[in-house]
Amino acid sequence: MLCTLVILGAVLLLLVALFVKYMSAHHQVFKKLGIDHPQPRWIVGNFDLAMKHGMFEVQKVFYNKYKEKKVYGWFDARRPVIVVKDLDMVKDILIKNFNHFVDHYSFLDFEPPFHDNLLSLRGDHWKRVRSIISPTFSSGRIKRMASHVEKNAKILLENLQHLQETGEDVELREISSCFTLDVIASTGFGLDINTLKDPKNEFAVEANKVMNGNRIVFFVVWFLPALSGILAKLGFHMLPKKSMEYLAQVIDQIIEERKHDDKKNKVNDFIDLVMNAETEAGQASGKDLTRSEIHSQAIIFLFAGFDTIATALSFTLFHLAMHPECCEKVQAEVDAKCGKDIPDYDKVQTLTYLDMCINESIRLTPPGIFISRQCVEDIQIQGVHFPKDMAVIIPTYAIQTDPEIFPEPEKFDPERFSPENKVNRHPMAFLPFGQGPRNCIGMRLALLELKIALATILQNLTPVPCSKTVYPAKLSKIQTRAMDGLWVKFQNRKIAN
Ligand code: HEM
Repeated sequence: MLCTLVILGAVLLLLVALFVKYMSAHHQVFKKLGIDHPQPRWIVGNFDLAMKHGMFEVQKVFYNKYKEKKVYGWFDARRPVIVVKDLDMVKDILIKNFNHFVDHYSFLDFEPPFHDNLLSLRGDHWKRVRSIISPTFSSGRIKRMASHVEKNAKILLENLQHLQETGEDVELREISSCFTLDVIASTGFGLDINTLKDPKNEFAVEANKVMNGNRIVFFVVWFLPALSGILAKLGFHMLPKKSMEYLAQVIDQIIEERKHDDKKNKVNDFIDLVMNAETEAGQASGKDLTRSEIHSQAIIFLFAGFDTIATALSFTLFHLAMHPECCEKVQAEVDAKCGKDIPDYDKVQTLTYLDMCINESIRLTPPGIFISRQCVEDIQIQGVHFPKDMAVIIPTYAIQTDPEIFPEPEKFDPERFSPENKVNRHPMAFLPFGQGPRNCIGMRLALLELKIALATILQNLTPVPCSKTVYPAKLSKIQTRAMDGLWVKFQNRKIAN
Protein backbone atom coordinates (compact mmCIF):
# COMPACT_ATOMS: atom_id res chain seq x y z
CA MET A 1 0.00 0.00 0.00
CA LEU A 2 2.73 2.44 1.05
CA CYS A 3 4.69 1.48 -2.02
CA THR A 4 1.68 2.23 -4.28
CA LEU A 5 1.19 5.61 -2.61
CA VAL A 6 4.87 6.46 -3.09
CA ILE A 7 4.69 5.49 -6.78
CA LEU A 8 1.47 7.50 -7.24
CA GLY A 9 3.06 10.47 -5.45
CA ALA A 10 6.17 10.24 -7.62
CA VAL A 11 4.07 10.06 -10.83
CA LEU A 12 2.05 13.06 -9.67
CA LEU A 13 5.20 15.05 -8.91
CA LEU A 14 6.63 14.13 -12.29
CA LEU A 15 3.43 15.25 -14.04
CA VAL A 16 3.44 18.56 -12.15
CA ALA A 17 7.11 19.09 -13.00
CA LEU A 18 6.46 18.34 -16.68
CA PHE A 19 3.46 20.70 -16.68
CA VAL A 20 5.46 23.53 -15.12
CA LYS A 21 8.29 22.91 -17.60
CA TYR A 22 5.83 22.94 -20.51
CA MET A 23 4.20 26.17 -19.34
CA SER A 24 7.59 27.85 -18.84
CA ALA A 25 9.24 26.43 -21.97
CA HIS A 26 9.63 29.83 -23.69
CA HIS A 27 10.70 31.89 -20.70
CA GLN A 28 14.23 32.44 -22.05
CA VAL A 29 13.16 33.55 -25.51
CA PHE A 30 13.31 37.32 -24.86
CA LYS A 31 16.72 37.03 -23.23
CA LYS A 32 18.00 35.45 -26.46
CA LEU A 33 16.35 38.20 -28.51
CA GLY A 34 17.67 40.97 -26.22
CA ILE A 35 14.15 42.23 -25.44
CA ASP A 36 13.18 43.55 -21.97
CA HIS A 37 10.04 42.14 -20.39
CA PRO A 38 8.21 41.82 -17.07
CA GLN A 39 9.17 38.65 -15.23
CA PRO A 40 6.76 35.81 -16.08
CA ARG A 41 5.35 33.49 -13.43
CA TRP A 42 5.81 29.76 -13.82
CA ILE A 43 2.42 28.77 -15.10
CA VAL A 44 0.44 31.91 -15.79
CA GLY A 45 3.11 33.96 -17.58
CA ASN A 46 2.13 37.63 -17.15
CA PHE A 47 -1.56 36.89 -16.65
CA ASP A 48 -1.32 37.96 -12.99
CA LEU A 49 -0.28 41.47 -14.11
CA ALA A 50 -3.23 41.71 -16.51
CA MET A 51 -5.56 40.73 -13.67
CA LYS A 52 -3.93 43.12 -11.22
CA HIS A 53 -4.11 46.24 -13.44
CA GLY A 54 -6.98 45.35 -15.79
CA MET A 55 -6.67 45.00 -19.54
CA PHE A 56 -6.67 48.75 -20.23
CA GLU A 57 -4.31 49.92 -17.50
CA VAL A 58 -1.80 47.09 -17.93
CA GLN A 59 -1.02 48.30 -21.45
CA LYS A 60 -0.24 51.78 -20.16
CA VAL A 61 1.80 50.53 -17.21
CA PHE A 62 4.28 48.61 -19.36
CA TYR A 63 4.17 51.01 -22.32
CA ASN A 64 5.41 53.64 -19.85
CA LYS A 65 7.78 51.33 -17.98
CA TYR A 66 9.61 50.57 -21.25
CA LYS A 67 9.28 54.18 -22.43
CA GLU A 68 12.64 54.35 -24.16
CA LYS A 69 12.28 50.95 -25.86
CA LYS A 70 10.85 50.22 -29.29
CA VAL A 71 9.42 46.91 -28.12
CA TYR A 72 8.97 44.87 -24.96
CA GLY A 73 8.14 41.22 -24.29
CA TRP A 74 5.01 39.78 -22.73
CA PHE A 75 3.81 36.28 -21.80
CA ASP A 76 0.24 35.50 -22.74
CA ALA A 77 0.09 32.42 -20.44
CA ARG A 78 2.95 30.33 -21.98
CA ARG A 79 3.01 32.16 -25.32
CA PRO A 80 5.65 34.89 -25.79
CA VAL A 81 4.42 38.06 -27.51
CA ILE A 82 6.44 41.05 -28.76
CA VAL A 83 4.62 44.31 -27.97
CA VAL A 84 5.58 46.95 -30.54
CA LYS A 85 5.53 50.58 -29.35
CA ASP A 86 7.57 52.38 -31.96
CA LEU A 87 5.25 53.89 -34.57
CA ASP A 88 7.66 53.51 -37.51
CA MET A 89 8.06 49.86 -36.60
CA VAL A 90 4.26 49.54 -36.37
CA LYS A 91 4.09 50.85 -39.94
CA ASP A 92 6.75 48.36 -41.04
CA ILE A 93 4.71 45.50 -39.60
CA LEU A 94 1.23 46.50 -40.72
CA ILE A 95 2.11 47.84 -44.16
CA LYS A 96 5.70 47.66 -45.46
CA ASN A 97 6.50 44.11 -44.40
CA PHE A 98 2.89 42.93 -44.32
CA ASN A 99 3.77 39.66 -46.06
CA HIS A 100 5.82 38.67 -43.02
CA PHE A 101 2.89 39.44 -40.71
CA VAL A 102 -0.08 38.38 -42.75
CA ASP A 103 -1.87 36.40 -40.00
CA HIS A 104 -3.64 37.55 -36.88
CA TYR A 105 -2.22 36.06 -33.70
CA SER A 106 -4.76 33.46 -32.69
CA PHE A 107 -4.56 30.61 -30.22
CA LEU A 108 -8.02 29.33 -31.09
CA ASP A 109 -9.19 27.00 -33.82
CA PHE A 110 -12.93 27.26 -34.20
CA GLU A 111 -15.23 24.44 -35.24
CA PRO A 112 -17.74 24.72 -38.12
CA PRO A 113 -19.88 26.72 -38.80
CA PHE A 114 -17.33 29.31 -37.59
CA HIS A 115 -14.22 27.54 -38.80
CA ASP A 116 -13.55 29.70 -41.87
CA ASN A 117 -14.11 33.16 -40.39
CA LEU A 118 -12.04 35.97 -41.87
CA LEU A 119 -10.61 37.16 -38.57
CA SER A 120 -8.86 33.85 -37.85
CA LEU A 121 -8.13 32.59 -41.37
CA ARG A 122 -4.47 32.32 -42.26
CA GLY A 123 -2.18 32.83 -45.26
CA ASP A 124 -3.54 32.10 -48.72
CA HIS A 125 -6.95 31.00 -47.41
CA TRP A 126 -7.36 34.42 -45.78
CA LYS A 127 -6.18 36.20 -48.97
CA ARG A 128 -8.71 34.31 -51.09
CA VAL A 129 -11.71 34.92 -48.80
CA ARG A 130 -10.78 38.56 -48.15
CA SER A 131 -10.52 39.28 -51.87
CA ILE A 132 -13.97 37.74 -52.49
CA ILE A 133 -15.58 39.52 -49.52
CA SER A 134 -13.93 42.94 -50.02
CA PRO A 135 -16.29 44.14 -52.81
CA THR A 136 -19.20 43.51 -50.39
CA PHE A 137 -17.85 46.39 -48.29
CA SER A 138 -17.22 48.85 -51.13
CA SER A 139 -18.82 52.32 -50.84
CA GLY A 140 -21.43 51.42 -53.45
CA ARG A 141 -22.52 48.25 -51.64
CA ILE A 142 -22.49 49.93 -48.23
CA LYS A 143 -24.71 52.65 -49.66
CA ARG A 144 -27.18 49.96 -50.65
CA MET A 145 -27.21 48.65 -47.07
CA ALA A 146 -27.88 52.13 -45.63
CA SER A 147 -31.68 51.77 -45.75
CA HIS A 148 -31.43 48.93 -43.17
CA VAL A 149 -29.44 51.18 -40.86
CA GLU A 150 -31.83 54.13 -41.32
CA LYS A 151 -34.83 51.93 -40.51
CA ASN A 152 -33.23 50.64 -37.30
CA ALA A 153 -32.03 54.12 -36.28
CA LYS A 154 -35.64 55.26 -36.50
CA ILE A 155 -36.71 52.40 -34.22
CA LEU A 156 -33.91 53.35 -31.78
CA LEU A 157 -35.08 56.97 -31.81
CA GLU A 158 -38.70 55.97 -31.15
CA ASN A 159 -37.59 53.92 -28.18
CA LEU A 160 -35.52 56.79 -26.80
CA GLN A 161 -38.38 59.23 -27.35
CA HIS A 162 -40.60 56.92 -25.35
CA LEU A 163 -38.05 56.80 -22.52
CA GLN A 164 -37.77 60.60 -22.66
CA GLU A 165 -41.54 60.98 -22.38
CA THR A 166 -41.70 58.64 -19.39
CA GLY A 167 -38.73 60.46 -17.82
CA GLU A 168 -36.66 57.29 -17.43
CA ASP A 169 -32.89 57.28 -17.16
CA VAL A 170 -31.18 55.40 -19.97
CA GLU A 171 -28.18 53.05 -19.81
CA LEU A 172 -26.54 53.77 -23.15
CA ARG A 173 -24.63 50.54 -23.50
CA GLU A 174 -27.74 48.40 -23.23
CA ILE A 175 -29.75 50.43 -25.69
CA SER A 176 -26.82 50.65 -28.16
CA SER A 177 -26.41 46.85 -28.02
CA CYS A 178 -30.06 46.37 -29.00
CA PHE A 179 -29.70 48.75 -31.95
CA THR A 180 -26.48 47.06 -33.09
CA LEU A 181 -28.02 43.61 -32.93
CA ASP A 182 -31.03 44.78 -34.95
CA VAL A 183 -28.73 46.20 -37.64
CA ILE A 184 -26.70 42.98 -37.83
CA ALA A 185 -29.85 40.86 -38.00
CA SER A 186 -31.06 43.04 -40.83
CA THR A 187 -27.82 43.61 -42.83
CA GLY A 188 -26.24 40.23 -42.08
CA PHE A 189 -29.12 37.79 -41.77
CA GLY A 190 -32.03 39.42 -43.60
CA LEU A 191 -34.20 39.51 -40.45
CA ASP A 192 -36.32 42.32 -39.07
CA ILE A 193 -36.26 42.19 -35.27
CA ASN A 194 -36.86 44.88 -32.66
CA THR A 195 -34.72 43.82 -29.74
CA LEU A 196 -35.64 46.83 -27.62
CA LYS A 197 -39.33 45.99 -27.76
CA ASP A 198 -38.90 42.23 -28.00
CA PRO A 199 -35.63 41.25 -26.27
CA LYS A 200 -36.69 37.59 -26.21
CA ASN A 201 -36.96 37.17 -29.99
CA GLU A 202 -35.29 33.93 -31.05
CA PHE A 203 -32.48 35.51 -33.05
CA ALA A 204 -31.50 37.87 -30.22
CA VAL A 205 -31.54 35.05 -27.65
CA GLU A 206 -29.40 32.69 -29.75
CA ALA A 207 -27.05 35.47 -30.92
CA ASN A 208 -26.49 36.60 -27.33
CA LYS A 209 -25.73 33.03 -26.28
CA VAL A 210 -23.13 32.82 -29.05
CA MET A 211 -21.57 36.15 -28.15
CA ASN A 212 -21.36 35.34 -24.45
CA GLY A 213 -19.93 31.90 -25.22
CA ASN A 214 -18.86 29.51 -22.48
CA ARG A 215 -16.38 31.64 -20.55
CA ILE A 216 -14.95 28.77 -18.52
CA VAL A 217 -14.17 26.72 -21.65
CA PHE A 218 -12.79 29.88 -23.29
CA PHE A 219 -10.49 30.50 -20.33
CA VAL A 220 -9.25 26.89 -20.22
CA VAL A 221 -8.57 26.93 -23.98
CA TRP A 222 -6.86 30.32 -23.78
CA PHE A 223 -4.65 28.85 -21.10
CA LEU A 224 -4.02 25.52 -22.79
CA PRO A 225 -5.10 25.56 -26.46
CA ALA A 226 -4.06 21.90 -26.75
CA LEU A 227 -7.14 20.97 -24.68
CA SER A 228 -9.65 22.47 -27.12
CA GLY A 229 -10.10 19.29 -29.22
CA ILE A 230 -10.52 17.07 -26.14
CA LEU A 231 -13.02 19.46 -24.54
CA ALA A 232 -15.05 19.62 -27.77
CA LYS A 233 -15.13 15.80 -27.93
CA LEU A 234 -16.41 15.77 -24.35
CA GLY A 235 -19.20 18.18 -25.37
CA PHE A 236 -17.67 21.38 -23.92
CA HIS A 237 -17.66 24.06 -26.62
CA MET A 238 -16.49 27.67 -26.43
CA LEU A 239 -19.44 28.67 -28.59
CA PRO A 240 -22.73 26.91 -27.82
CA LYS A 241 -23.24 24.28 -30.53
CA LYS A 242 -27.02 24.53 -30.74
CA SER A 243 -27.00 28.32 -31.10
CA MET A 244 -24.29 28.11 -33.77
CA GLU A 245 -26.35 25.55 -35.65
CA TYR A 246 -29.38 27.83 -35.35
CA LEU A 247 -27.48 30.72 -36.98
CA ALA A 248 -26.22 28.46 -39.79
CA GLN A 249 -29.77 27.22 -40.36
CA VAL A 250 -31.14 30.78 -40.56
CA ILE A 251 -28.58 31.56 -43.26
CA ASP A 252 -29.33 28.35 -45.22
CA GLN A 253 -33.05 28.96 -45.04
CA ILE A 254 -32.75 32.52 -46.33
CA ILE A 255 -30.42 31.50 -49.14
CA GLU A 256 -32.79 28.72 -50.24
CA GLU A 257 -35.85 31.02 -50.06
CA ARG A 258 -34.16 33.69 -52.12
CA LYS A 259 -33.00 31.24 -54.76
CA HIS A 260 -36.69 30.70 -55.58
CA ASP A 261 -37.78 34.29 -55.09
CA ASP A 262 -38.20 36.76 -57.93
CA LYS A 263 -37.17 39.58 -55.62
CA LYS A 264 -33.73 38.07 -55.12
CA ASN A 265 -30.83 40.52 -55.13
CA LYS A 266 -33.13 43.36 -54.11
CA VAL A 267 -32.86 43.11 -50.35
CA ASN A 268 -29.30 44.49 -50.34
CA ASP A 269 -28.13 42.70 -47.24
CA PHE A 270 -24.96 40.69 -46.76
CA ILE A 271 -26.57 37.39 -47.79
CA ASP A 272 -27.78 38.99 -51.00
CA LEU A 273 -24.33 40.20 -51.78
CA VAL A 274 -22.53 36.92 -51.11
CA MET A 275 -25.17 34.71 -52.73
CA ASN A 276 -23.70 35.49 -56.10
CA ALA A 277 -20.39 34.28 -54.74
CA GLU A 278 -21.64 30.74 -54.26
CA THR A 279 -21.78 29.15 -57.66
CA GLU A 280 -20.40 25.68 -58.19
CA ALA A 281 -18.24 26.84 -61.07
CA GLY A 282 -16.86 29.67 -58.97
CA GLN A 283 -16.06 27.35 -56.09
CA ALA A 284 -14.25 24.94 -58.36
CA SER A 285 -12.06 27.79 -59.59
CA GLY A 286 -11.56 29.06 -56.01
CA LYS A 287 -13.19 32.39 -56.87
CA ASP A 288 -16.40 31.87 -54.92
CA LEU A 289 -17.23 31.17 -51.29
CA THR A 290 -18.22 27.73 -50.07
CA ARG A 291 -21.38 27.47 -47.92
CA SER A 292 -19.18 26.90 -44.86
CA GLU A 293 -17.29 30.11 -45.65
CA ILE A 294 -20.57 32.02 -45.99
CA HIS A 295 -21.74 30.73 -42.58
CA SER A 296 -18.46 31.74 -40.98
CA GLN A 297 -18.47 35.26 -42.45
CA ALA A 298 -22.07 35.96 -41.41
CA ILE A 299 -21.23 34.86 -37.87
CA ILE A 300 -17.96 36.85 -37.70
CA PHE A 301 -19.92 39.96 -38.72
CA LEU A 302 -22.07 39.31 -35.69
CA PHE A 303 -19.02 39.05 -33.44
CA ALA A 304 -16.96 41.81 -35.02
CA GLY A 305 -19.79 44.28 -35.53
CA PHE A 306 -21.75 43.89 -32.29
CA ASP A 307 -19.63 44.79 -29.29
CA THR A 308 -17.45 47.22 -31.23
CA ILE A 309 -20.28 49.41 -32.52
CA ALA A 310 -22.23 49.21 -29.25
CA THR A 311 -19.09 50.45 -27.45
CA ALA A 312 -18.42 53.28 -29.90
CA LEU A 313 -22.05 54.42 -30.01
CA SER A 314 -22.61 54.37 -26.26
CA PHE A 315 -19.34 56.12 -25.36
CA THR A 316 -19.78 58.80 -28.05
CA LEU A 317 -23.29 59.63 -26.79
CA PHE A 318 -21.98 59.61 -23.23
CA HIS A 319 -19.15 62.03 -24.01
CA LEU A 320 -21.57 64.33 -25.82
CA ALA A 321 -23.88 64.29 -22.79
CA MET A 322 -20.92 65.33 -20.61
CA HIS A 323 -19.75 68.01 -23.08
CA PRO A 324 -22.82 70.09 -24.00
CA GLU A 325 -20.70 72.51 -26.05
CA CYS A 326 -19.65 69.63 -28.36
CA CYS A 327 -23.18 68.24 -28.44
CA GLU A 328 -24.60 71.62 -29.48
CA LYS A 329 -22.01 71.87 -32.23
CA VAL A 330 -22.98 68.44 -33.60
CA GLN A 331 -26.66 69.36 -33.44
CA ALA A 332 -26.05 72.64 -35.29
CA GLU A 333 -24.19 70.69 -37.98
CA VAL A 334 -26.96 68.08 -38.27
CA ASP A 335 -29.59 70.84 -38.48
CA ALA A 336 -27.61 72.67 -41.17
CA LYS A 337 -26.87 69.60 -43.30
CA CYS A 338 -29.97 67.46 -42.79
CA GLY A 339 -32.69 69.86 -41.66
CA LYS A 340 -35.68 67.70 -40.83
CA ASP A 341 -34.77 65.05 -43.44
CA ILE A 342 -33.65 61.55 -42.51
CA PRO A 343 -29.86 61.56 -42.10
CA ASP A 344 -29.19 59.18 -45.00
CA TYR A 345 -25.99 57.83 -46.55
CA ASP A 346 -25.16 60.97 -48.55
CA LYS A 347 -26.05 63.45 -45.82
CA VAL A 348 -24.02 61.81 -43.07
CA GLN A 349 -20.90 61.90 -45.26
CA THR A 350 -20.98 65.70 -44.84
CA LEU A 351 -21.09 65.64 -41.00
CA THR A 352 -17.41 66.38 -40.38
CA TYR A 353 -17.68 67.53 -36.77
CA LEU A 354 -19.69 64.42 -35.86
CA ASP A 355 -16.90 62.38 -37.46
CA MET A 356 -14.37 64.22 -35.24
CA CYS A 357 -16.43 63.40 -32.11
CA ILE A 358 -16.66 59.70 -33.03
CA ASN A 359 -12.89 59.58 -33.61
CA GLU A 360 -12.21 61.27 -30.29
CA SER A 361 -14.47 58.78 -28.53
CA ILE A 362 -12.82 55.72 -30.09
CA ARG A 363 -9.41 57.23 -29.34
CA LEU A 364 -10.25 57.34 -25.64
CA THR A 365 -12.02 53.97 -25.55
CA PRO A 366 -10.99 51.93 -28.58
CA PRO A 367 -13.44 49.03 -29.02
CA GLY A 368 -10.48 46.83 -30.02
CA ILE A 369 -7.82 47.66 -27.48
CA PHE A 370 -4.93 46.11 -29.40
CA ILE A 371 -4.04 44.85 -32.87
CA SER A 372 -2.41 41.48 -33.30
CA ARG A 373 -0.24 39.82 -35.90
CA GLN A 374 1.79 36.64 -36.18
CA CYS A 375 5.19 36.61 -37.84
CA VAL A 376 5.10 33.99 -40.63
CA GLU A 377 8.78 34.19 -41.60
CA ASP A 378 11.92 35.34 -39.72
CA ILE A 379 12.63 39.05 -40.21
CA GLN A 380 14.83 41.78 -38.73
CA ILE A 381 13.19 45.22 -38.35
CA GLN A 382 15.11 48.21 -37.00
CA GLY A 383 17.51 45.93 -35.14
CA VAL A 384 14.80 43.72 -33.59
CA HIS A 385 14.64 40.09 -34.65
CA PHE A 386 11.12 38.68 -35.10
CA PRO A 387 11.33 34.87 -35.29
CA LYS A 388 8.82 32.86 -37.33
CA ASP A 389 5.60 32.15 -35.37
CA MET A 390 6.24 34.97 -32.88
CA ALA A 391 3.04 36.73 -31.85
CA VAL A 392 3.04 40.53 -32.12
CA ILE A 393 0.77 43.02 -30.39
CA ILE A 394 0.35 46.72 -31.10
CA PRO A 395 -1.02 48.41 -27.96
CA THR A 396 -3.66 50.69 -29.52
CA TYR A 397 -5.04 51.96 -26.22
CA ALA A 398 -1.65 52.93 -24.77
CA ILE A 399 -0.58 54.63 -28.04
CA GLN A 400 -3.86 56.56 -28.31
CA THR A 401 -3.55 57.82 -24.72
CA ASP A 402 0.19 58.64 -24.85
CA PRO A 403 0.51 62.29 -23.65
CA GLU A 404 3.43 62.85 -26.02
CA ILE A 405 1.15 62.08 -28.97
CA PHE A 406 -2.16 63.34 -27.56
CA PRO A 407 -1.51 66.06 -24.90
CA GLU A 408 -3.90 65.85 -21.91
CA PRO A 409 -4.97 62.43 -23.18
CA GLU A 410 -7.90 61.97 -20.76
CA LYS A 411 -9.64 65.11 -22.05
CA PHE A 412 -12.45 64.69 -24.63
CA ASP A 413 -11.36 67.11 -27.34
CA PRO A 414 -12.72 66.45 -30.85
CA GLU A 415 -10.47 69.24 -32.24
CA ARG A 416 -7.61 66.73 -32.18
CA PHE A 417 -9.21 65.33 -35.33
CA SER A 418 -9.51 68.60 -37.26
CA PRO A 419 -7.77 68.27 -40.66
CA GLU A 420 -4.90 70.54 -39.57
CA ASN A 421 -4.26 68.63 -36.33
CA LYS A 422 -4.51 65.24 -38.05
CA VAL A 423 -1.76 65.94 -40.60
CA ASN A 424 0.72 66.74 -37.85
CA ARG A 425 0.47 63.29 -36.30
CA HIS A 426 2.19 60.04 -37.16
CA PRO A 427 -0.15 57.98 -39.40
CA MET A 428 0.07 55.05 -36.95
CA ALA A 429 -0.86 57.12 -33.87
CA PHE A 430 -4.59 56.42 -34.29
CA LEU A 431 -5.45 52.81 -35.08
CA PRO A 432 -9.02 52.02 -33.96
CA PHE A 433 -9.65 49.99 -37.14
CA GLY A 434 -6.11 48.67 -37.59
CA GLN A 435 -4.13 49.44 -40.72
CA GLY A 436 -2.81 47.90 -43.92
CA PRO A 437 -4.22 45.03 -46.00
CA ARG A 438 -5.63 43.29 -42.91
CA ASN A 439 -7.42 46.29 -41.42
CA CYS A 440 -11.08 46.20 -40.37
CA ILE A 441 -13.13 45.21 -43.40
CA GLY A 442 -16.29 46.60 -41.79
CA MET A 443 -14.92 50.11 -41.09
CA ARG A 444 -17.11 51.93 -43.62
CA LEU A 445 -20.24 50.11 -42.47
CA ALA A 446 -19.34 50.78 -38.83
CA LEU A 447 -18.89 54.53 -39.41
CA LEU A 448 -22.09 54.68 -41.41
CA GLU A 449 -24.04 52.96 -38.63
CA LEU A 450 -22.56 55.26 -36.01
CA LYS A 451 -23.21 58.44 -37.98
CA ILE A 452 -26.77 57.57 -38.99
CA ALA A 453 -27.68 56.51 -35.43
CA LEU A 454 -26.06 59.55 -33.78
CA ALA A 455 -27.42 62.07 -36.29
CA THR A 456 -30.95 60.60 -36.05
CA ILE A 457 -30.88 60.80 -32.24
CA LEU A 458 -29.27 64.25 -31.98
CA GLN A 459 -31.61 65.72 -34.58
CA ASN A 460 -34.44 65.11 -32.11
CA LEU A 461 -33.03 64.61 -28.62
CA THR A 462 -30.25 65.90 -26.36
CA PRO A 463 -28.44 63.54 -23.97
CA VAL A 464 -27.76 65.09 -20.54
CA PRO A 465 -26.34 63.77 -17.25
CA CYS A 466 -28.79 62.20 -14.78
CA SER A 467 -28.61 61.24 -11.09
CA LYS A 468 -27.04 57.84 -11.95
CA THR A 469 -24.27 59.31 -14.12
CA VAL A 470 -20.73 58.42 -13.03
CA TYR A 471 -18.16 60.58 -14.84
CA PRO A 472 -15.41 60.00 -15.78
CA ALA A 473 -16.51 56.43 -16.49
CA LYS A 474 -14.38 53.80 -14.78
CA LEU A 475 -13.45 51.07 -17.23
CA SER A 476 -14.00 47.40 -16.40
CA LYS A 477 -10.85 45.36 -15.88
CA ILE A 478 -11.84 42.65 -18.34
CA GLN A 479 -13.99 44.21 -21.06
CA THR A 480 -14.63 47.47 -22.91
CA ARG A 481 -17.41 48.51 -20.54
CA ALA A 482 -17.99 51.19 -17.94
CA MET A 483 -18.16 49.56 -14.51
CA ASP A 484 -21.08 51.73 -13.35
CA GLY A 485 -22.81 51.83 -16.73
CA LEU A 486 -23.20 54.85 -19.00
CA TRP A 487 -26.30 56.54 -17.59
CA VAL A 488 -27.93 59.64 -19.07
CA LYS A 489 -31.39 60.98 -19.72
CA PHE A 490 -32.73 62.55 -22.88
CA GLN A 491 -34.39 65.91 -23.41
CA ASN A 492 -36.70 66.63 -26.30
CA ARG A 493 -35.04 69.29 -28.48
CA LYS A 494 -38.32 70.75 -29.67
CA ILE A 495 -39.43 71.34 -26.08
CA ALA A 496 -36.01 72.45 -24.80
CA ASN A 497 -35.73 75.02 -27.61
C1 HEM B 1 -16.60 50.65 -34.29
C2 HEM B 1 -16.65 49.49 -34.89
C3 HEM B 1 -15.48 48.61 -35.22
C4 HEM B 1 -14.18 48.67 -34.78
C5 HEM B 1 -13.57 49.69 -33.83
C6 HEM B 1 -13.47 47.57 -35.40
C7 HEM B 1 -12.12 47.30 -35.20
C8 HEM B 1 -11.44 46.28 -35.84
C9 HEM B 1 -10.03 46.04 -35.67
C10 HEM B 1 -9.08 46.83 -34.77
C11 HEM B 1 -9.72 44.97 -36.45
C12 HEM B 1 -8.33 44.35 -36.63
C13 HEM B 1 -7.62 45.14 -37.72
C14 HEM B 1 -6.18 44.77 -37.92
O1 HEM B 1 -5.77 43.69 -37.53
O2 HEM B 1 -5.41 45.60 -38.51
C15 HEM B 1 -10.92 44.53 -37.11
C16 HEM B 1 -11.00 43.47 -37.97
C17 HEM B 1 -12.17 43.03 -38.53
N1 HEM B 1 -13.40 43.64 -38.45
FE1 HEM B 1 -13.86 45.32 -37.44
N2 HEM B 1 -14.34 46.88 -36.19
C18 HEM B 1 -15.57 47.47 -36.12
C19 HEM B 1 -16.72 47.09 -36.79
C20 HEM B 1 -16.82 46.03 -37.66
C21 HEM B 1 -18.00 45.66 -38.40
C22 HEM B 1 -19.34 46.40 -38.39
C23 HEM B 1 -17.70 44.53 -39.11
C24 HEM B 1 -18.53 43.71 -40.05
C25 HEM B 1 -19.72 43.89 -40.41
C26 HEM B 1 -16.31 44.21 -38.83
C27 HEM B 1 -15.65 43.13 -39.35
C28 HEM B 1 -14.31 42.87 -39.15
C29 HEM B 1 -13.64 41.71 -39.71
C30 HEM B 1 -14.29 40.61 -40.54
C31 HEM B 1 -12.29 41.82 -39.34
C32 HEM B 1 -11.18 40.86 -39.72
C33 HEM B 1 -10.54 41.34 -41.02
C34 HEM B 1 -9.46 40.41 -41.54
O3 HEM B 1 -8.85 39.69 -40.74
O4 HEM B 1 -9.23 40.44 -42.75
N3 HEM B 1 -15.81 45.14 -37.95
N4 HEM B 1 -11.96 45.36 -36.72
